[in-house]
Amino acid sequence: MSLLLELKDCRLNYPSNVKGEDDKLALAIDHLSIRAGDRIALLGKSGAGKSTLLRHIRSQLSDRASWCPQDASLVPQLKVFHNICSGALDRHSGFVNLKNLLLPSSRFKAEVAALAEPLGISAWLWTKADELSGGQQQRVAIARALYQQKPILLADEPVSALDKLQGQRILELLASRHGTSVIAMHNAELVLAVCNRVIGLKDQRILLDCRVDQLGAEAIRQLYQ
Ligand SMILES: Nc1ncnc2c1ncn2[C@@H]1O[C@H](COP(=O)(O)OP(=O)(O)OP(=O)(O)O)[C@@H](O)[C@H]1O
Repeated sequence: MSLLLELKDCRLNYPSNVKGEDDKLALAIDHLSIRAGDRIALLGKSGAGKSTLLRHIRSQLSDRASWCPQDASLVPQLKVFHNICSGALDRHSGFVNLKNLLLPSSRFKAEVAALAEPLGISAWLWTKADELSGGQQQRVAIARALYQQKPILLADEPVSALDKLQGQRILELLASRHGTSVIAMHNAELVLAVCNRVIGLKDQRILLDCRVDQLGAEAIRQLYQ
């Protein structure tokens, strides 16, 4: 399978907020490669570096990757429909985007309606985003990611506000629409069910990188110890 990204001796830092102090290491990667067809579950305790790694991968693959951030990051004053459409801004001219904001065409309405239906958000398309619950906002963010129509999905806790069954269904939907994905989640059981590879982060390093069918319970336990 073709190589999409290779990271070697990569250190991801944040500037220290203490004046004169060195940058703070968030994640050190000796070697990491991502190939087309990888469905990667990114695991690790809170603060292990999952979001940092996802953001870095995104910076390297931005034009080929759909992005679903940890907070839904919707525009609160805009209707759900327009928040979903914002996923496709780069596919259209400024004129088409402006027209779509003021007078959406039936084509855009049909495309967004088709995305909204399996996510259970059809009833809120013309509601302002800040009038939705957290779980509804999360599903809008997922629709926006799907509307980006990129071959790779990068998602940070995409179903954390949903119940188990709904989360499972939506993860399956996301996986079915992207050939390659990297999904960071705290719920290992849920994400492993749709992935073929697992990367585990601990103490600012990659502790684990293997196929899901080779993953043992002990390896998972060590990750969260
Ligand atoms: N903007 C920032 N400035 C400074 N340090 C940061 C910043 N963002 C993250 N960090 C630090 O980098 C490390 C990794 O953070 P990151 O958000 O990547 O972890 P995570 O595994 O995604 O955590 P969570 O599961 O809680 O979302 C943490 O120690 C965190 O404090």
